[in-house]
Amino acid sequence: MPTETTETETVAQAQKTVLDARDVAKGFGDGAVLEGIDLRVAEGELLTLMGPNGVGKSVLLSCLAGSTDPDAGTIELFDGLSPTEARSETSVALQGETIDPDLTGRENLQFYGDLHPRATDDWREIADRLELTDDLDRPAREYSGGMARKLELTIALTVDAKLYLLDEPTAELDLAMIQTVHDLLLEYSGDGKTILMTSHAPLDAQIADRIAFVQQGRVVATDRPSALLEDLPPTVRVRGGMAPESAFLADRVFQRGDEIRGFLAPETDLETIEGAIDSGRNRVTVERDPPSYTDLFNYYTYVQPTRDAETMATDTESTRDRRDATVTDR
Ligand SMILES: Nc1ncnc2c1ncn2[C@@H]1O[C@H](COP(=O)(O)OP(=O)(O)OP(=O)(O)O)[C@@H](O)[C@H]1O
Repeated sequence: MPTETTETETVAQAQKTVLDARDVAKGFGDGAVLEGIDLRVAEGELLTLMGPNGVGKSVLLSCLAGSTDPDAGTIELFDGLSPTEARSETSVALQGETIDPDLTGRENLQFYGDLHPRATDDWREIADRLELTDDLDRPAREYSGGMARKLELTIALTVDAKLYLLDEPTAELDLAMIQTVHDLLLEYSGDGKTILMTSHAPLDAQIADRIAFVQQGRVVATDRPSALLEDLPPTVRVRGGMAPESAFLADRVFQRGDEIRGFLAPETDLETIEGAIDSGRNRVTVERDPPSYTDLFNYYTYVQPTRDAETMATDTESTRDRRDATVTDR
């Protein structure tokens, strides 16, 4: 079915394509992880691949980096190169797969510096900005999760590549360090570098030119963050009372501090939700609230899949009803 082309997609089409993945599938044993991934990244774009734990973001990145072979589908980088052929123009940070724990941080940097044809001396500055310099002479096995992420990122960003594939570069980092990593990535992006990173942290949405949500083995939505936010069903905030899940879209509510958030179902309104709340003596407020990136993440992770499953169940039921009616008519 032809889909409407958004403004962003039109702009992306006008730019050179750096990464083009079509119908990529990958499974392990009997379990399918990726079931038909379509993804295009334009030159100079910072695209964030988002999705919940275990959805297959790292597996996809591994396929795009040429470290894992997909079971089906095609991946083209730059002008028709396979991921393996494009290695000299690509820099990759795959979580837990890069660092040799028996080497110090510095030795790891030297090892990868010798390995990649486009390695530079920028590692000193990057390690400094990531506050890793003082730990560079410790064995990497002693590193905390956050320190390991910083070393992987330093190794990847030291390379003067055209395309960076970064697996959760902000995972396990504190807020100040996430800001530093965002600044670094925006600088690279500003210099025309193409970045594809994975994340399940809504905070990372704010630096993305586009976000692609992965769910049930496919990319289910891709657009600018602002466009995705605009397309969300109305977001509702409840304060002062327990709202029943059934009052919201897909029967899902999300607790945030002392408030409950959910999405307005088409057949309901704020008054109906208010009427369904057992408020006791509390003053209850039910109001629409501008969506946040956390709302966006919750929608594509928890609400949309339930809606899709409900639509599929309804379609199956009506097909069965039609078939039964046809049998009765005979
Ligand atoms: N080598 C492997 N053998 C078997 N299963 C694997 C292998 N690698 C990944 N998987 C499975 O593939 C699925 C997707 O894993 P993946 O690491 O890509 O998820 P993710 O989206 O990156 O999750 P997270 O956000 O937690 O990092 C998981 O169920 C995982 O157990």
